[in-house]
Amino acid sequence: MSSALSESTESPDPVLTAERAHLARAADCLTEMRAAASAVTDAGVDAWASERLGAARAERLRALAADPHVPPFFGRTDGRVGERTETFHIGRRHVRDAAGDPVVIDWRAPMSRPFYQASAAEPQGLERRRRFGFDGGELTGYEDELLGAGDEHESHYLREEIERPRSGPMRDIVATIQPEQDDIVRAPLAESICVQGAPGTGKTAVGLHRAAYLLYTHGGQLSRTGVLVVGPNRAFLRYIEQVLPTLGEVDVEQTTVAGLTARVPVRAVDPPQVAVLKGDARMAEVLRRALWGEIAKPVDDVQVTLTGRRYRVPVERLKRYVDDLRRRGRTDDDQQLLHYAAGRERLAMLVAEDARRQKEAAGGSPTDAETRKAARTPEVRGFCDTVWPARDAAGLVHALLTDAALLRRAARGLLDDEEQAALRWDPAPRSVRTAPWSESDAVLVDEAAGLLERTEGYGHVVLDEAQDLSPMQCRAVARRLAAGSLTVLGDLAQATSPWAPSDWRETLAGLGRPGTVVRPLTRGYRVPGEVLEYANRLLPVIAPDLPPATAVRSEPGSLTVRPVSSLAGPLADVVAGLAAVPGSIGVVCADPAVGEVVALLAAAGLPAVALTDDGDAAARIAVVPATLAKGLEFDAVVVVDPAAIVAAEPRGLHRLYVVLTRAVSTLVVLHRGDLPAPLIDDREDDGAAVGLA
Ligand SMILES: Nc1ncnc2c1ncn2[C@@H]1O[C@H](COP(=O)(O)OP(=O)(O)OP(=O)(O)O)[C@@H](O)[C@H]1O
Repeated sequence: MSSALSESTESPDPVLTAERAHLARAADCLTEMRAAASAVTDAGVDAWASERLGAARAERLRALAADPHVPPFFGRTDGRVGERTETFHIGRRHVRDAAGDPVVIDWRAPMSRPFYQASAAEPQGLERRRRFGFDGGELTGYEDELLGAGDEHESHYLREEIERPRSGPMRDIVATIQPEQDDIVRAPLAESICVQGAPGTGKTAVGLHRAAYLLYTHGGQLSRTGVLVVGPNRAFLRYIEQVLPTLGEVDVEQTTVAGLTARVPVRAVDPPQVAVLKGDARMAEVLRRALWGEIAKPVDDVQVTLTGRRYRVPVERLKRYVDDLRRRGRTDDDQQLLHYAAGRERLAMLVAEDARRQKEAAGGSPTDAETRKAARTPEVRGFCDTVWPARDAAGLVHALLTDAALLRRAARGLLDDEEQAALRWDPAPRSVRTAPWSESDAVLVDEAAGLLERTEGYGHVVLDEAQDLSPMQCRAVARRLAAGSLTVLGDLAQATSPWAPSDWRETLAGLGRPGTVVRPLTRGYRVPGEVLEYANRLLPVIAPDLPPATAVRSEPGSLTVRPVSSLAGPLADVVAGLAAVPGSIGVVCADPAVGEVVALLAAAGLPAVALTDDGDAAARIAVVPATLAKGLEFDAVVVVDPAAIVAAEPRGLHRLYVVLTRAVSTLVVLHRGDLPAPLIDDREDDGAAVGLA
């Protein structure tokens, strides 16, 4: 290996000098590209560009491209092509010179792939892989692997990148994507993938980079259909929301399942067993029956007025029309599938067309417009209102949860009496507007909306923390997929919801992609080995079938487990000590303890702020309710009273596993009572702080 990890002051390294010159050239070319783009803008194309991109987004793209702290490249490959060596500098976006020749290659381009994948065993044509180190925007060092000569080693920059203190939202990993991650990032668009990944293996990062890769590679197709990223809560979205924009992708919708299904105002929380029931896939069939099962049999002929004359459509034919349409509401063939609202329109047209045929048989020739007008006459509308009544999604769910007879008809053979009773609102709300809608109800309303009308689908959906989704939530995501593909990310060991699956098949079937291959990720980048080993003690109890993660880093001293008799002094001391060095700090406790912990820190003069799910960014010292910790990470984590976290909910040990795996550099566990059984260590002495190395 040859490298200059930091520059010596005496003799400037000629490699560094040359690379800095290339950096300066790339920066100049970028400036020219921007100037050319704004010249085009000045020439009046801006209206078009702004209309296409949205003025704010176009502005944001320009600002990002101009960020001096984002160097134009981070790596380089030298490969042999015949007699000559071909060199590519790899960066976040393509940079070309005035003649149009490439100066930097986009990391997503096929030519960049060997940078991520080549090894000494399979150099993929590379003689050398070079990685660069930066301080701010300045190039300060590099390291080389001479792959052709068998030299391959773990990058020093990987560790440096992981350990760089966090001060805000999640960063991209584009300079250090690892081969097993790159395989997933660059999988073909048509391929749906499920990643079962242990904590900190980079699932979220991989999912976001995959979205960016797909948008680059299939821009035309995906710009029409769009890419959707779904995360567990708004605090998480706030944490990840800058990653795609820094990769130049400002056009990806990022939301939660609650955001996708926000058709009614959520103001109530269901007891767990009711939430489980409402999230059960049987509810889809109950809703379908409640809607389609209430279509009535025609009992009389209908008189249709067409161009001033009246035609009688006999009841037998009306029955056939209704039956045919109902069948099309059941079909598995997506092309043939008829939604309820469209069925209603279609029925009116079938009746009007019957009259038209009668008129044609009598020698008339009514136009399409006249036929459509006949379908809107009061007689035909009245017939449809009786037989195929107009419905709205919230109204349907409201009816189902308040009308015992309707529920009984729809749930026959599916839900027993007890389950039906558990579903019903008691007392029954007077109107849709005042109903105590819960998150699970909102998902039911969304399902009903999907029965009424076709839901707009995306070309690709990245679904994070998918292990927590109920079958009905899975269906809500599946509806948004249409013909698109899916990247499912999750960890069964971190499943905390009451419907948590024990394997991925259930979730993947619910998502409409039962054949999806599950790919494991087990190399943990976030959590130091000492901390991961400690958390992994929970695995035999919470997920005995999953292989434990292995950490890529070891950091002796990163774990401290400390029994305390009272929290106040030790907590303030620990947090003050951690706050003395740069980096983010998360103090995680059981949800009900957040107030106490904030108050204790405030009393010690430490500016801690409780993290909430309103989407606000975490403060430097964030007090994190255990239920919001998922997906987040902090340089240092203090876990307060793990036993209380476990006791707070049925899957409390899974929650504790999430909480114990949030730290990048330091984990301190403070416990007033006993530790949960799997964590009790023979080496721990009463009253003493113990670092478990
Ligand atoms: N190849 C990489 N290079 C640099 N950092 C990486 C790499 N892979 C992952 N990381 C870092 O490791 C941390 C964990 O990544 P991420 O949050 O994507 O993991 P995860 O599998 O989603 O974790 P969890 O399931 O615990 O929430 C992040 O800080 C991420 O930037």
